[in-house]
Amino acid sequence: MSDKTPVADLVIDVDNIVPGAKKKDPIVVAHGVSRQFGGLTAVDVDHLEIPRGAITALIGPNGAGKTTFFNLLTGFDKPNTGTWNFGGKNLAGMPAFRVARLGMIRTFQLTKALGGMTVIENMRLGAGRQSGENIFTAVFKPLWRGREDEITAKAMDLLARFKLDSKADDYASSLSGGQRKLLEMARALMSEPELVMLDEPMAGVNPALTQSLLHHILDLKTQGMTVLFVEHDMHMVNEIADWVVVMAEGRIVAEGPPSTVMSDPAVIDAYLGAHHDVDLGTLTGQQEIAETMDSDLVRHEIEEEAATAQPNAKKATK
Ligand SMILES: Nc1ncnc2c1ncn2[C@@H]1O[C@H](COP(=O)(O)OP(=O)(O)OP(=O)(O)O)[C@@H](O)[C@H]1O
Repeated sequence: MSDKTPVADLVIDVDNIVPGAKKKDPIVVAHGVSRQFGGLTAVDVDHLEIPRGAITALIGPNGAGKTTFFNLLTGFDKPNTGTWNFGGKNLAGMPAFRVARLGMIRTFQLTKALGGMTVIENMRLGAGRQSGENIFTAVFKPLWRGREDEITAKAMDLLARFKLDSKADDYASSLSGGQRKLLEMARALMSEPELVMLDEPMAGVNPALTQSLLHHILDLKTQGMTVLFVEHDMHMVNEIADWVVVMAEGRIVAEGPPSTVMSDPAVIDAYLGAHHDVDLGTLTGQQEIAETMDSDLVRHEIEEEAATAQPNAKKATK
């Protein structure tokens, strides 16, 4: 389905791919990053490099530390130790909004679309601070009017790409779980990021939208962006990832191209624990995906999706 980036284009030493392997052109380099919660070490990453211009999947069992690691890299949490840089810029200690401004944008496991705002309003938020919010420029409306029109045009363009343009004036709360994932991804693109980090983009997404989401992620790479995503759906990982990083108990335990990593017995052990009867490459459908992830979350999102797909959700025009 996708044009995978050859391994030789990603790593320096193709014959010695170990956790922490040096990349030819890393966009993120993390070193000695750890995070403790009380007595629990949630993240303990010795060294990790994320290749630029490729799609990297971060996989691992529940509680492996994937989301915590995302939070640390993007400034939503602070580590106990460690340094990391993005495009050569040191990000340690930088707050989330500044990280985002530098071009490293993330989405969340549970979407953060603001239900009480319309789809288009959510999109405008993705463009960051707007001149109209500033008291000085607010007085000189003509100065920022053009910029506002530009933002709206860009938002409508992206919504059309994600087939959400007909819902621009609907409240975000009226969208299905899958549509909210699309909205969050579209909103992330408003600021033209270099690195897009997606936390479980497929969780709870109706199978009808799965292919569409896959294509959108592949499209990000075609447009020159780097993608790092956390995912439990191994079919998706196999299909679109150029590179896979495996976390277990806070550490990076393996990395490599999907075909190699998925058949590594150490990964199968770490990932599936006692469930050796489940084939990493043949899980299908929501039911089986739920076996390897938080099934309550999947159930909740599926129910939510059914409950929120209601007609008549247009925002009343003033
Ligand atoms: N704010 C917190 N306070 C205390 N413990 C936490 C906190 N956040 C995460 N943890 C713990 O840290 C560990 C790693 O959690 P994390 O959510 O990063 O794992 P994960 O790999 O993303 O899991 P999942 O696949 O289930 O989302 C878990 O044991 C979790 O309970």
